[in-house]
Amino acid sequence: MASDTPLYIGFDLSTQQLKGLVVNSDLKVVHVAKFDFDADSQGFPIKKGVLNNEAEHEVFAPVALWLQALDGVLESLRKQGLDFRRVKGISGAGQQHGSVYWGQNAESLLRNLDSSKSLEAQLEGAFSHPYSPNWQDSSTQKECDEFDAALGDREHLAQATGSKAHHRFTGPQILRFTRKHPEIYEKTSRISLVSSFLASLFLGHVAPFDISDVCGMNLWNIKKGEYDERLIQLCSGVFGVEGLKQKLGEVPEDGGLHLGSVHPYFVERFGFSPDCTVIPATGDNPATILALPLLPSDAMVSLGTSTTFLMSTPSYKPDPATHFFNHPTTPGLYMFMLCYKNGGLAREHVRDAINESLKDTPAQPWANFDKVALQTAPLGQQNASDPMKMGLFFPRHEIVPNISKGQWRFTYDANTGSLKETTDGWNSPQDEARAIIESQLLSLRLRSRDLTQSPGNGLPSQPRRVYLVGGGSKNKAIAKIAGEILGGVEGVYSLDVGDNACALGAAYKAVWGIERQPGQTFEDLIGQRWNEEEFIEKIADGYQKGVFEQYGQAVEGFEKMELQVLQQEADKAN
Ligand SMILES: Nc1ncnc2c1ncn2[C@@H]1O[C@H](COP(=O)(O)OP(=O)(O)O)[C@@H](O)[C@H]1O
Ligand SMILES: O=C(CO)[C@@H](O)[C@H](O)COP(=O)(O)O
Repeated sequence: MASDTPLYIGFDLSTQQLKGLVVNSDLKVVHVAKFDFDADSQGFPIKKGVLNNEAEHEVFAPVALWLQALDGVLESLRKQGLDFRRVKGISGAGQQHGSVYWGQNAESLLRNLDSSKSLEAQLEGAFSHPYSPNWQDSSTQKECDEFDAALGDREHLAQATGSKAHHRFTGPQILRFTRKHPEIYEKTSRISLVSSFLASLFLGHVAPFDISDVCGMNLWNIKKGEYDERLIQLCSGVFGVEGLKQKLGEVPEDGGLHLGSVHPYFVERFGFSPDCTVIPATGDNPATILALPLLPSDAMVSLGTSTTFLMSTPSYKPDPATHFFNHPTTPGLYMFMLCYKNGGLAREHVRDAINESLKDTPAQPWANFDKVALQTAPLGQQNASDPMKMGLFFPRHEIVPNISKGQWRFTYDANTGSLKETTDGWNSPQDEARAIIESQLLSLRLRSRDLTQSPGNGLPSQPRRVYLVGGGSKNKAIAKIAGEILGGVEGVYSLDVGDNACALGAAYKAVWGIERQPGQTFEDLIGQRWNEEEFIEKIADGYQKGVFEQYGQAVEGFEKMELQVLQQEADKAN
């Protein structure tokens, strides 16, 4: 390809790293750079990208860390030889729900960025608060109760905003912020989401929220397409409603909007072209569904720090147990999501326990975990008459269901429906490798079963395809078990970009934002350029008769197990 053809960058500012991925107009990846927060940052006492205040169940990240990471990723792309002059568009994705609090001097510091200095060196003082509450935070139960009550109950809140109140959602987080830091809230000029924070850096002024990511705040009325006045009123606490509205700003509807050109800082320091355009950055999950032309019958499972289950759908059927967001590019479509806090880190706990029990530190840390998971029979059943083994493994307070941290192991007899909390018959930690994968996937099957349909030929309801993305998508043992539990009549697939699907989706959003014809949808543009043979790979079988039905019985036991644990927790609290 000629060396002056356009390029597009997508950034992914997630929990544990920042990535920058460059594609050309044919959607081919030409550069990838990564800054791992724990491994590559200097001066931040973080672990897995965050800091914890256990006493108040707070989890938060230093905003300056992300500035250092952006400096690092841009430098790394420069070292790889990226010709920044060719970059015509930039978009991005941010871990969802996190909020950034800008100080009074933010606009002037952003406007006057000095290309002889790093971003970190000159923007550290742009924030009224140095930390961003993280999606793993669970400090806002009181505020969540108030949000649910504000519209009557959680059903009504879900109907209006796509979700019941959640600890991590930005509205409850801001309300708690007004109470814990009233003087800082007053001095805050604007509040960004992590996604709009990223866009703001490139624009050199505070960017608006994205139409999809704004749905992760419990403040946006999805059907009305505007902030819900009752929720804004609640969220502003003892401060004025107008003040909060100013801090939040307007929300443009078009996900491909041209927000403006990159700030001269990037032109002078890296050689970007002055006409390189910034397209709204969205949430990391909405960006992930843009990594391919996803059909409404397909499911994506993102195995990142969180585990998420994503579908693109024309139907808006909100429920307190799930999330609906505006689709990031296409009006009339929605993103359905389930999100689990105990994803990658919970699996790592079991992995480490197995390596420890074997007194082994393999070069590939997942080798023992994978081997043991695949050697274990589905649900630990040697014979069909054996009880099924199942458990819940929550090193952190879980989102679905809303249960405090802990570990529970059960056996379930599908013939009698009898469920017993017991460790009898469990060989720990070995049995837990398969059990933790099954536990996460059974929960997904339980909660997505009403959205899937029969693919015909008398087959049970299931997705057409299951796409695995995120760090865990390299794991073939997880892929095999995902196919057994979730089905997928055409199989389980991964993207050839491996764990970079989110950054890829953000880069495709930039391509669409710049190259679309008037009225052309994202699906149409990306669908025309998409090369299935080159971009995806089948990594496991999907639907397998017998085992899929066996897991169908297990879903019944799993639902009972969750209800029992929820009841036990409620009894303990009373
Ligand atoms: N081979 C593997 N098997 C299972 N999980 C893996 C493997 N490699 C990486 N992971 C998981 O991927 C997670 C990071 O995923 P990633 O999508 O990069 O994270 P995030 O976007 O949340 O920062 C880690 O927590 C790690 O547990
Ligand atoms: O809270 C959610 C979604 O609601 C999380 O999925 C965050 O968006 C963080 O994602 P990863 O860092 O795991 O990609």
